[in-house]
Amino acid sequence: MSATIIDGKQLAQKKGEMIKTALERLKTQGITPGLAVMLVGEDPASETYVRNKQRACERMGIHSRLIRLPTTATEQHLLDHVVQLNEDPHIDGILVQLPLPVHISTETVIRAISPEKDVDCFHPLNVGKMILGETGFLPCTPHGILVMLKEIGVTLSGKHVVVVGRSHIVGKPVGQLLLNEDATVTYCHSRTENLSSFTKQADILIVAVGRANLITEADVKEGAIVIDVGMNRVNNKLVGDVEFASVRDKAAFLTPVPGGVGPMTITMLLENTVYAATKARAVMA
Ligand SMILES: Nc1nc2c(c(=O)[nH]1)N[C@@H](CN(C=O)c1ccc(C(=O)N[C@@H](CCC(=O)O)C(=O)O)cc1)CN2
Repeated sequence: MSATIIDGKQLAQKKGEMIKTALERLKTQGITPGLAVMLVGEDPASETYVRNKQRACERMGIHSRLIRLPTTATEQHLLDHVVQLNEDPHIDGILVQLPLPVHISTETVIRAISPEKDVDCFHPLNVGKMILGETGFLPCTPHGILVMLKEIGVTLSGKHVVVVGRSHIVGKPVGQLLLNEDATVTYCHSRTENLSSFTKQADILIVAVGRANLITEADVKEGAIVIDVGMNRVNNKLVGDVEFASVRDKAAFLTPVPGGVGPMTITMLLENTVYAATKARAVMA
């Protein structure tokens, strides 16, 4: 078997067209959504992601504002900016690029963001609503994965999803989103014993741990759907957590790295920003 490769770039573009239509409708009502991105320090990967977010906003006609702070910025300095942005009527969405320097508490900063502007869906209130299946923001990367799975037409109800990784950004929330779709979800992580015995059971395997080529064809069931969220630099090349070449021959569907889940993350962020503006300004998108 040779897996069908799920093209995240193409799907992100398709979703982007739908977002553009919603934005054009908002524009006829005199509304330009605004996104504020806060970047602390000079982590090169974060710089790239933030730049890509800004470019995506520019392409779509979303107003974007970058707040750059030095690595030495204090937590209070960051919190002062968040308070200002919470009150700014031109800003509908606020995100703090992660990771933050170790002297700043990520939890404290995220809790300070107004839940109505929390376009990353990291605030505990929005995480709670997501778990309960209530209408609201959905976290960007997990939502992107859900959109990909729906795009390939897989029935999620009753499927065994195995999530490898339990991060707050991807692992935990993606399992919850799929549980809400009536999938049977198993979480594995760094302390899981005999990982392969779990991954081999997966109808849908989602890997988000940040260990290059952790999953090989020996860990995958024939015909499984494999979603690779890993992003690892090996010899200056970007590779996922899944050994692409071998798993390709066993899986039915596989996401590449780069060009898989990554591009969906930014598209779902734009969707959340449009949603925030629509709600805040009580209009129809
Ligand atoms: N506040 C947040 N911080 C972080 C998030 C997040 O969703 N919110 N996620 C990641 C980083 N991230 C977005 O911020 C992100 C990562 C990767 C991509 C992407 O498109 N990757 C490309 C490859 C890019 C490259 O060449 O380096 C791909 O996979 O094709 C987009 C967004 C952590 N922090």
